[in-house]
Amino acid sequence: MPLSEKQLIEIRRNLHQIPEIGMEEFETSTQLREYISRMPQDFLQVKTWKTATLVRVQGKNQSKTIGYRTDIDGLPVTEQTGLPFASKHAGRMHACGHDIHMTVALGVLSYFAENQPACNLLFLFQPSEEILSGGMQVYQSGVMDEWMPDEIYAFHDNPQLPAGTIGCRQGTLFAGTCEIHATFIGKSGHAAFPHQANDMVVAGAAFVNQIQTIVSRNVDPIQSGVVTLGHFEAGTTGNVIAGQCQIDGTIRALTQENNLLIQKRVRQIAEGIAQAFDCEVKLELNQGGYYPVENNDHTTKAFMDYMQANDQVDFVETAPAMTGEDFGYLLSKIPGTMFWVGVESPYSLHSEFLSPKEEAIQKAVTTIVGYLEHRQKDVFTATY
Ligand SMILES: CC(=O)N[C@@H](CCC[C@H](N)C(=O)O)C(=O)O
Repeated sequence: MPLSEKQLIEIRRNLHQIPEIGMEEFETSTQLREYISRMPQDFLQVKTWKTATLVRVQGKNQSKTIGYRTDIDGLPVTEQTGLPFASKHAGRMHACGHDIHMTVALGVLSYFAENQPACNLLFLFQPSEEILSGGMQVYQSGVMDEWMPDEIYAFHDNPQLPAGTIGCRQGTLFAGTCEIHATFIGKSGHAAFPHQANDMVVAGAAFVNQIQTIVSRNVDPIQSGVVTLGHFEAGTTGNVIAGQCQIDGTIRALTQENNLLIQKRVRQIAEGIAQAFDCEVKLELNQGGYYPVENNDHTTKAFMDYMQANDQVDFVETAPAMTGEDFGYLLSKIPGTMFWVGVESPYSLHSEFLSPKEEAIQKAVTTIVGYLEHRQKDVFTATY
């Protein structure tokens, strides 16, 4: 029997308690592999790469493969939901809902493990979506090569949509991102003798302020961009001048062109601050595989047509979002579609209070199984 709603909720709660950060999902991948091993194995083949797990369901006709990806990592966030099944891992939380993503993937897989699909299905349980571009790493490792899908799908949970509602759009769904890591190095000293030191709180603060001009002065106002500096650390106490300042952040833009423009300006401003404050700067800009998430026209039309025609599905066409996703890398290699599933919460993704509604799980499983059943018929003649 495919996993029941009760079993799915139990699985989700188990996974929710053991969040691990990117490329360290050892307990999570062990649990996932255990759940997969309990399914009927007649059509299943499993491969692993580091903490990634790939499951191929052999179709009746093996000439085409549809991919379905879930991410499996958590965040370095301390959970404050007060839930009885809250994280048991100190300082780690599934604050982006990847526990929901994994559970839905297991639910869909459990259906096809018993109902042989018309074409092959590849389920990718991918590590490290939040950092280090796990999807890109899996792709580049070659482990997918012999099972390469012809098209691929994935979803992200969305607290702003009602539980189970599907959201999607043609074109760009999510921004391309780029991590900023800047270290300003000056000279520490006594608070009373600033002229003998080189204060990196002041240099860092100037960098933060200058960065605000990029979106307001350099990006075409008809387009958009975000530069968020979420981490600023300098000094130890009030009467010691800080000799070093660490600033970390992220760039978001809906086109690669704007992402590169913002990266260029961040670099110029960092160098300018170093010159102005006579200090050293070490700057790292890491885009990795966080390309803009560009939905393929053909798979997205098929997906949206199905959702709009299905009375059982609540579907909304959504605007692009500034969230990032390394699924953007996979979509740059394989045609496919990313979509949202509503989980209805007053708290945002990455909030320590996020508590997705669990009724979204069964709804999402039913909708995705329905779409994959439908799509299998067309994939043999699909053009992209
Ligand atoms: C869905 C989601 O929240 N994804 C992350 C991806 C982060 C990419 C990278 N580490 C960065 O910070 O730029 C997001 O923050 O949007």
